[in-house]
Amino acid sequence: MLNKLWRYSHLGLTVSSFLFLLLATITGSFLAFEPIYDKLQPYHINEGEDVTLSELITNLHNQYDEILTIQVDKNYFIKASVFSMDEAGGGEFYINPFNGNKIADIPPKKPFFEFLTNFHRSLFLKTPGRVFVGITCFFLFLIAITGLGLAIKRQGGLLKFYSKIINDKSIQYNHVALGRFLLIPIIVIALSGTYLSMDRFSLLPTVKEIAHQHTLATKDALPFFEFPIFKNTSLKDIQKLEFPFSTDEEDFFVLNLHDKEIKIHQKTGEVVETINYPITKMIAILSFDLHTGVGSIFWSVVLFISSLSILYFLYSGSIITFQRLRSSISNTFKFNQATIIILVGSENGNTKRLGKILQQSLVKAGKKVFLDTLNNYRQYENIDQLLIITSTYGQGEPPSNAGLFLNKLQSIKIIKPFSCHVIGLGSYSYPLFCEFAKKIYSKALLHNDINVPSSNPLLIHNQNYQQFRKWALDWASSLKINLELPMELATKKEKETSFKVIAKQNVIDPYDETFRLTLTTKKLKKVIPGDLIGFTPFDETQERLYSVGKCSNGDLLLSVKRHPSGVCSNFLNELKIDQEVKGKIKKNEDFYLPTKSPQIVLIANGTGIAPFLGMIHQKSQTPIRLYWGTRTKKSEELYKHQIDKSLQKNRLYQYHVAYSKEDSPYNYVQDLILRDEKTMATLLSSGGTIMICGSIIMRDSIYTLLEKICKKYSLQSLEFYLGKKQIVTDCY
Ligand SMILES: Cc1cc2nc3c(=O)[nH]c(=O)nc-3n(C[C@H](O)[C@H](O)[C@H](O)COP(=O)(O)O)c2cc1C
Repeated sequence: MLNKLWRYSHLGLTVSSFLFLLLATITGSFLAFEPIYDKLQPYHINEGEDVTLSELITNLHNQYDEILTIQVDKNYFIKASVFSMDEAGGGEFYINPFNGNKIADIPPKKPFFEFLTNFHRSLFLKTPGRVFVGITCFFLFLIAITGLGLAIKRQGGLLKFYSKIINDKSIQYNHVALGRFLLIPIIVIALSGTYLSMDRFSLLPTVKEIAHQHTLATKDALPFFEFPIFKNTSLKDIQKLEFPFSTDEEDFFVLNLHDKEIKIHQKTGEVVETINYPITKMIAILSFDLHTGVGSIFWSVVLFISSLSILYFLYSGSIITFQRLRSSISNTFKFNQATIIILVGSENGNTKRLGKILQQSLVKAGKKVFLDTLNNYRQYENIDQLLIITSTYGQGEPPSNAGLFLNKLQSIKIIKPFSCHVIGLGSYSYPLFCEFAKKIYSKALLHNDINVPSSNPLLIHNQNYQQFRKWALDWASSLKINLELPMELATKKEKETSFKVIAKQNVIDPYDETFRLTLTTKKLKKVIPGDLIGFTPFDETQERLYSVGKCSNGDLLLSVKRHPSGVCSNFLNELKIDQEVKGKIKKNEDFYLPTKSPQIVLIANGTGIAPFLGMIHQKSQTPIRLYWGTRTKKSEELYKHQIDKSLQKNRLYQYHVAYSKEDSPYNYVQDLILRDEKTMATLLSSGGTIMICGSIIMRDSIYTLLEKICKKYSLQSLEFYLGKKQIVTDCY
């Protein structure tokens, strides 16, 4: 509930201030350059050197007849207003404090920055504009705070705020990953801007300046450059010094330091009065410095990056909102009319979208369907079928609209028994794959009034629509529902690349058939071992992805297991030499050979060896050990030549193979890993990398093994190495 409130506030505030925020941010990002431009002017005091007020006054006094004011700005540029009988000598200009010489005239404010400043402050709408900008700034503060709250929730708590985020290439990832670093400066910008607006409209409580009246111990008159206070005050401590107007003793020197104003007797140099600035004024000065970046190139750059990031957040936030709206729920039937209830658990809308597609198709097929979120589970009077589609977040936790479901399932009395199907959406990148769907499934199993088919739960990786579609069609036909689902989800069209077959080698043993396909393309350089190529056979909609390796001459290499009824493996198997085939190259940066790892272990079973065959040809100084589980010595022959060559050339440091269908001491690649557990432990503790490619079953049992090895050798947890990308996988 709180999460929802937080999210809607974040969204509502952004929508209501969108236009002003956009304009103020664009102008603000340009304005961040003004302090940098100013700071780069050559009028400053040399770093590390400083001058006392008395030395400066002496220098000026030697050159000019009268001094009116001295000012030190945020860049430590010294301005003096002086008078001289000599006509060319007087005026207001920048001076060199070491000799009192004029350095340059004070340039007028650049018209470009002047224009931007006015636009930024009031959007040229005068006072109403200033009010709008002030409110927008306050909204930005609230948006940043609610955003921070949502990011903390997404990360699983404040302590985990800066822990690793798995890059699922989604726009949400960018939104959160960037937000973690830039929300703090954005909050500073927003708070300081709000404070300045409040100050401008006198909305701050008026705190009186505290004045100290000093009793004078009338001393002898001194030349003013001999005053002790001028001798003891350096230029870096002051903002301004005003000289007395007249020789009247009631006219004082007025010295503005950073935190107080001091009045000084013009004859004796005694302090007549000290006025401490009120806290509100001190905060206003700090807010101005923080909001404008004046005096600091570093802070100006931070302001510039933060302003640009606000533009990006507006963009990414709009896309996220659009994705969520696209999947907002509406129903034709009421919950107590429907026979089919679809409940979804979805954080970012992908799961909801599948629920919606299914709902619409079922309504078209004449069914009474009700779609809702898992949190709204209740008693359904006419229910026959309950379809639960849910994603998983964090450490196997429910998405935000599903957290109440398990308790409700236990506590709400079922008035009509029903069948329940559980579909989980998740990602293999997370150790607890589809965990929440699994939890629901096991809780539903315990219920007497719920019939859960044994085929459950269906677990889907990376929102694979085809898998979902196939399940839905099978389920519908088992209930004699004539369901029609779209062949594909509307997505961006990816570019196809043409590949030419240049060699093909098959190995048929009594157990299965695998083949090695060598391809070439004009875009060879674009493909890096570990990337994927997606092929869609003619008359098919389902794309099948293959990990690519490379031969020593740079040609592409696919290793494919032919399934007797596999559409894509047979399609590829039927390709002839010189035939062209279209495919889509998919970048898979997370599965590239690491460049900075001290040691690398490659673990594969079956056709999972393909990307590794490319990697062992890549130039790398790191010792690479390859562990492979295959069926027979015959199937090994397909790649043996290439592996032997890499061993000879020292590209490959070690090669270990296990045969599952031969009389061999090691039948599975897992046996080899167990044998070499010490190597694995040393590799992990020294920052090395383990790459796994092949079947999910093999990957999971390697995970279990590695978990045991980590415990036995007192290393960090498996999650730790997964999080640090010391263990990376590409499994199917
Ligand atoms: C922060 C975050 C945490 C995730 N945690 C898991 C997880 O623990 N297990 C899992 O299988 N998938 C996990 N996923 C993947 C999502 O469940 C998956 O992308 C799902 O399709 C998202 O569906 P939705 O858009 O409907 O929320 C996570 C995704 C994100 C962004």
